[in-house]
Amino acid sequence: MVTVRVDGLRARYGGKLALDGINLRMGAGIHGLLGPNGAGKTTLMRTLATVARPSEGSVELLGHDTAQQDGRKRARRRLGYLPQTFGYYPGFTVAEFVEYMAWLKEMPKDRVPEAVERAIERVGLVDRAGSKLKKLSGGMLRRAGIAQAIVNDPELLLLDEPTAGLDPEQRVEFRGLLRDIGSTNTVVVSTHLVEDVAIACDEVTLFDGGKLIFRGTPNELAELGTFGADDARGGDTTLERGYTAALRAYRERAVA
Ligand SMILES: Nc1ncnc2c1ncn2[C@@H]1O[C@H](COP(=O)(O)OP(=O)(O)OP(=O)(O)O)[C@@H](O)[C@H]1O
Repeated sequence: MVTVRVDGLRARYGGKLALDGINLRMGAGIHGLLGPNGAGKTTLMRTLATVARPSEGSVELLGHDTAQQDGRKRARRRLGYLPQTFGYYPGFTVAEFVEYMAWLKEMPKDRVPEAVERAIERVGLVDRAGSKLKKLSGGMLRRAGIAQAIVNDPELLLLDEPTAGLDPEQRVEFRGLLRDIGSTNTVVVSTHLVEDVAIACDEVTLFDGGKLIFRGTPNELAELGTFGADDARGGDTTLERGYTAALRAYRERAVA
C-alpha cells in the first residue's frame, strides 16, 4: 500500500530551489534518504512532516491530501517526526516532554500514560524518565526526541538524522526499534551515514542539489560501486563507492 505519494514537488527558498521536481512513492518498510550537505533531505522531511508547504506539486500522506487544512490535521495525528534540531522546554522531564507531545498530537487522554511509558521504554530511557531534559547528554536527548516521535504509534515515522550523537550500542538498539516499526509501518530516515543505510534500510533514495538521482535497494546502490573497487577515492566499502559513483555519474550527466 502506498502511504507517501509525492508528485512534482518543488520547494523554494527565495530564488533557490531546494527540491526540484520530486516524484516519490513509499510504502511500509525503512526508507533511507542519503545525499551530501544541501541535497534537500531536511527540506523533504519538513515537507513530509507538513511543517513546510511545497512551492509546487502535491503531497499525499496516508491517503490525506496535505494541500487541505483538514488533510494536514488528519495526517499529523498519524505521523511521528523527529526534526534535525528540535525545540523543547529544558525544565521538562523526559516523561513530561513525551506526554506534552502526545497531547499536541491529540491522542485520546486515556491512552496517553501507557503510550508515554511504552515510548520511553522502547528508547531505553526508563531510568531517566524523571530527569530534566537540560540534564541529558546529547545522545539521551535524541532518544527522548525519538520517544516523542513514536508515542502515537505513527503509521508514518520521519526521522531526520536520528543516529547523530548515539553511541555504537545505542545505534544497534535503535536499528532494532526501526526494524520493529518498519515491519508494518513506513519509516523514513535521513542520514549522512552510509553504513546506517546498509544495515537498516530496505530502500535508499539519493539526492543531490535538490534532485532525486537514485532509488533502489542498498545492494543495488552497492553494485554501482563494484566497478571502482580499485579507486580508493570512492570510499572504503562497496556501498560508499556506489554512493560516490551515483553522484559522479549524475554530475557528469548534468554537465554534459
Ligand atoms: N531556511 C532556509 N533558507 C534559505 N535556504 C535554505 C533554508 N533551508 C535550507 N536551505 C537551502 O536549501 C537547500 C537544501 O537544504 P537542506 O537542509 O534541505 O539539505 P540537507 O540535504 O538536509 O543538508 P544537510 O545534510 O546539510 O542537513 C540548501 O541549499 C540550503 O542552503
